[in-house]
Amino acid sequence: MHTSLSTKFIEIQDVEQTFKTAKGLFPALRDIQLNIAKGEFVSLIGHSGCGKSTLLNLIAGLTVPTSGALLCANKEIKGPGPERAVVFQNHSLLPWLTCWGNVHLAVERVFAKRETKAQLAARTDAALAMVGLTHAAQKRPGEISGGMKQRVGIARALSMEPQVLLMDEPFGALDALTRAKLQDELLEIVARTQSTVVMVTHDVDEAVLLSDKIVMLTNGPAATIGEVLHVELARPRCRVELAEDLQYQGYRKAVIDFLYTRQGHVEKAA
Ligand SMILES: Nc1ncnc2c1ncn2[C@@H]1O[C@H](COP(=O)(O)OP(=O)(O)OP(=O)(O)O)[C@@H](O)[C@H]1O
Repeated sequence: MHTSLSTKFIEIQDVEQTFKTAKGLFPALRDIQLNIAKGEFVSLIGHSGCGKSTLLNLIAGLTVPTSGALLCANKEIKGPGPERAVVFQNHSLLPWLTCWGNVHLAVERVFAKRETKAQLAARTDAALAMVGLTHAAQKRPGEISGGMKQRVGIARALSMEPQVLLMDEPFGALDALTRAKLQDELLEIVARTQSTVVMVTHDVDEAVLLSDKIVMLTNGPAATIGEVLHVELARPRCRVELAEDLQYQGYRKAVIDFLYTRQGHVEKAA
């Protein structure tokens, strides 16, 4: 593990999460230790039900840990905040607002106190332009495709200028081609904005293509971090070139070995 200060933008220390259920206490996560550097792209991967979303929700501040601590920029994470924007799999847009309106709502929440109406509108326009959706600004979610909805979700998150972008299987519900296109767009956006990203995924290729670090979780209950893989492929990354790259294939194999050999079978991964 690295030791310099910059590697500790998000700190997860001795985190344990136990849920109260009708059948008693359920230990979801135990002994989670993880540092994430500013500007780092981290994927959380593991079999279905191991606790990936639980860990992401803890970083988002949507849940509090049973024990241990989470810090962002040296401050304890005590609840959700605009510096940690979340993109969910099902894009969670408000159906009665246009794409523009959905993004603008987030912009207002963060910047309304300090900026003029024109500045807020410019921010909204810029976020939609960043994901290539200027042409669909006045459409409602029901009038656009799944991939476009997911782009609006990403625009909404980015419009808040978050320090951290948290993504829970952001491309999970999309067809393979749309998914690839959005992954490439995300690579470009993250390179431009230097965002810190934590992304939950089931997809081995997605994890290797996008990440600096792949955090592999063991199977639950009481899941923990089994292994952290540092992906040192040069950026910008091109999926077509990487398909034949031996280093890429090595990373891919390491994740597959972890998931299928060391953590056994489970239906949903890769
Ligand atoms: N609020 C809750 N109450 C009780 N149990 C919960 C709660 N949230 C999650 N769990 C349990 O904790 C475990 C981890 O769930 P989580 O959703 O984090 O897994 P996951 O790795 O994200 O799964 P998937 O890949 O299928 O989305 C599961 O067994 C789940 O049933």
